[in-house]
Amino acid sequence: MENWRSSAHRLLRLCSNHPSGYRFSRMVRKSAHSEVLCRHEGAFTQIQPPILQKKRHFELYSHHLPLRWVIGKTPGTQSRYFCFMATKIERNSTFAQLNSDDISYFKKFLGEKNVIQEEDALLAANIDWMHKYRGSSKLLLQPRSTEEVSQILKYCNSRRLAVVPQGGNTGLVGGSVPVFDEVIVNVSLMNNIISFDKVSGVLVCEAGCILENLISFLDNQGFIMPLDLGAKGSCQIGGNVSTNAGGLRLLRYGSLHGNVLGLEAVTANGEVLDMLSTLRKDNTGYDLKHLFIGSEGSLGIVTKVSILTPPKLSSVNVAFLACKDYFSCQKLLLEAKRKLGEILSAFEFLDEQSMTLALNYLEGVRNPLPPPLHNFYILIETTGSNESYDKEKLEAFLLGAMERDLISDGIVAQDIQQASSVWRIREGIPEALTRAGVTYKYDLSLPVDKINDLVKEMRNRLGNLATVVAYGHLGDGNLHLNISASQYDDAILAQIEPFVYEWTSKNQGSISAEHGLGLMKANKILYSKSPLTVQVMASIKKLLDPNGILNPYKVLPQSMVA
Ligand SMILES: O=C(O)CC[C@@H](O)C(=O)O
Ligand SMILES: [Zn+2]
Repeated sequence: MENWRSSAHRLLRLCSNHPSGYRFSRMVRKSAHSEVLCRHEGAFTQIQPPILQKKRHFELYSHHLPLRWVIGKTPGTQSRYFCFMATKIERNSTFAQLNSDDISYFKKFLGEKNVIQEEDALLAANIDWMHKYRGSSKLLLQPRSTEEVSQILKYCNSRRLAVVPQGGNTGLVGGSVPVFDEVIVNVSLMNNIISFDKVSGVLVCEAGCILENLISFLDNQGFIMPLDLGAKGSCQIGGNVSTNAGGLRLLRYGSLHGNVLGLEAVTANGEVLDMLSTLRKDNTGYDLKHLFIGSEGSLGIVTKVSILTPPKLSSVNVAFLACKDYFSCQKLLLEAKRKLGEILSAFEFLDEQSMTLALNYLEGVRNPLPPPLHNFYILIETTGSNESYDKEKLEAFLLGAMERDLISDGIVAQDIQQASSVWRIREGIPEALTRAGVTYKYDLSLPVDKINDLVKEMRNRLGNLATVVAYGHLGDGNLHLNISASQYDDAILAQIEPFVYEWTSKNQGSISAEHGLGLMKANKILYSKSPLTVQVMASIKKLLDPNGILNPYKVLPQSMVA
């Protein structure tokens, strides 16, 4: 057995070689725990994910968290390991610590029940949807109006209390949960629809409206949201706008930069920026709302949104097709754009591994196509106003594709149930992944002809270490590259990063197509943006949030804004 000192040095080496740049906290060698560790076990190489199988430990172990410590226990023994690690992210020491006067102040104007300190409620708000990121906030505030958001931020700014804005907490990059002890400001109670104008199709609502509720409200009015995504049952429009969520209809209706006509946002010092225009055209200088769309709560808290909604079209068709290779998928996309033109509303793809996951982990899901499994599946949706015209167009397109051997099999949904069960396969993959184990998630924008090259390279690099699952919005060039494994493992991560970012950058892609940068990719922004662009972004951040209290540690590298 090694003595504790040489073991500590070995751990030091292990951590400093860590691909994510973790380093051994200096405190370790001085701390009582490290002595316990070193004396007790010595074999540091065992401080690896296999010993961290228990959920309690597993949650603490993350490649992206500012890991403070890990306790491991060898299964079947009483041996305990204590390992202290630190990442490059450290709590910004200029931020104040919450005290009892702060709590009393918030209670005075928000009321007792909207100042939440109960452990269970806090736990849910501290952990993200994937259970990958976990903060340690001691306070969750639930404002009911813009004025209350303004009062909260004014106070937090003057006290230097850091804040994380939160909506449905469905983000996938750690953007909606605290990193340390930030105060969580959740806008869920601000969920009123303010107005809807049928002539212009403009909907004005508060930030906490759940996307699915907006979809049903509009459905009753004969309109639809230009945005639809798998998380619609929980995600909120304020979060959608703040992350510039993409989703399933972007191909047809474009991004939120095009559909959001105006918004209201509260800046870090509590000022209310009224940009809530409902106009299609307004060329009076800089269009500041675009700064807030996709800024992930780092510039202000979005409180109201005005959005242009298209009329509901009566004829919707969904086809689910199989392709033998990726080349056929590409050709099919080109053909769909040419032949279906303006009625094409979605062109999604999933590979065999995605289908296998959906079949294995989603209740009630079945493959509408007979075995064997195919290499790729394409989901095509058309939306139009003339049923027979749309059907004819779709049939002609499918016939042409079959003649050219672009599709090997396929079905066209005969009713709404069939259409939604096909959509369930595609939309359910993220959920299936969480049930299958742990996932390394990458949300990439790439030239369509490059997408499968990356997937193949990834499979070569990983071999049997993990399963590469590829799906996404092929029509928008958006690949969701998911690496599924039974547990997080440095050997896997070393094969993925920085390779995946370098490859994407080299091939003129973006390291975030639609999920944002959050905590996960704040330090990776330079793979997709030039240094000068990032500097300008940091200057804007400093202008609007000079104390850096809004969603700290996210979006931009800490060193540029702290
Ligand atoms: O989990 C993912 O990687 C993607 C989630 C979402 O953007 C989707 O398109 O289903
Ligand atoms: Zn997506």
